Amino acid sequence: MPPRVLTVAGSDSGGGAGIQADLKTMLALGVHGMSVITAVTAQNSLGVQGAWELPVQAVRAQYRSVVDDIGVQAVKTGMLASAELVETVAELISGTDAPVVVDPVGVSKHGDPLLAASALDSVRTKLLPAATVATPNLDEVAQLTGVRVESEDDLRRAAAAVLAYGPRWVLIKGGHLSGDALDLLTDGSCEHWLRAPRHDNRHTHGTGCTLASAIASGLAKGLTVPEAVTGAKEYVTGAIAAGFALGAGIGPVDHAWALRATHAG
Ligand SMILES: Nc1ncnc2c1ncn2[C@@H]1O[C@H](COP(=O)(O)OP(=O)(O)O)[C@@H](O)[C@H]1O
Ligand SMILES: Cc1ncc(COP(=O)(O)O)c(N)n1
Repeated sequence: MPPRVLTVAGSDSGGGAGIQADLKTMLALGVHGMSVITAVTAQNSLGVQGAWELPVQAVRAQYRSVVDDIGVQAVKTGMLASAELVETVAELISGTDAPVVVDPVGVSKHGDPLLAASALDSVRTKLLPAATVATPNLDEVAQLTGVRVESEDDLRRAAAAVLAYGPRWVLIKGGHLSGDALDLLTDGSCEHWLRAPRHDNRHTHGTGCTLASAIASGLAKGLTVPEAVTGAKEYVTGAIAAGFALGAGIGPVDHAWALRATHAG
């Protein structure tokens, strides 16, 4: 019986990010993936052409269907679109014993908004306190805390500012800096620096979703937070290295990179 992992996120019609990235990551990492869809986007390698939120009742019903019968060993949240959906999801996940990875998705790689500005306060005060691990990128850190990260030293200040909202751990993703792809994981008492070579690859659509889902998959398998994040960083780094040019813009990472290596062998 594989561990069960639930993603609560938006659909990306292009298949590179959102629910689609989450379920592919979960399959590649050997867990049973399940989904609560919060919004549907019309999206491709060039940008987000449209987005439609689901009604709150539809989100609640999907969540209850999964949790009441099948059960979850970890939850991951992604695009939540509005204050109403952020508050609903925060309430739902506050009632679970399973670890929760919160990826506070704000804008897409193309700069298209995936969260209403009016929802930021609910993310700070309702969603982040319910997180076992929060995984903001540098734009989301700036939006949520006002801290602008321009150097590796700033990552510590950013982490402290996010931890003040109450997640147990924070992983600040330095993917948008130059130089090595350096992330900082901390719970306020210990620090883990995760460094990987930067791949000169524009096909990075879905990196954040993939990383957060890989962390949730590791937690569902019973790994500690530092172990799950270390494994997830290795998985996303391999997926970025194997990213491919789909469409005319930013292509997806390759979720199946490790499976391809196994099959080729
Ligand atoms: N070009 C790259 N080469 C290697 N790792 C990268 C690259 N871009 C991002 N990463 C890593 O991918 C993960 C996701 O980070 P990021 O792209 O900043 O998230 P998001 O998709 O939320 O913007 C992080 O571990 C980051 O360090
Ligand atoms: C539905 C959905 N969820 C999340 C992202 C963020 O992914 P990225 O930062 O790689 O664009 C996205 N583009 N679409």
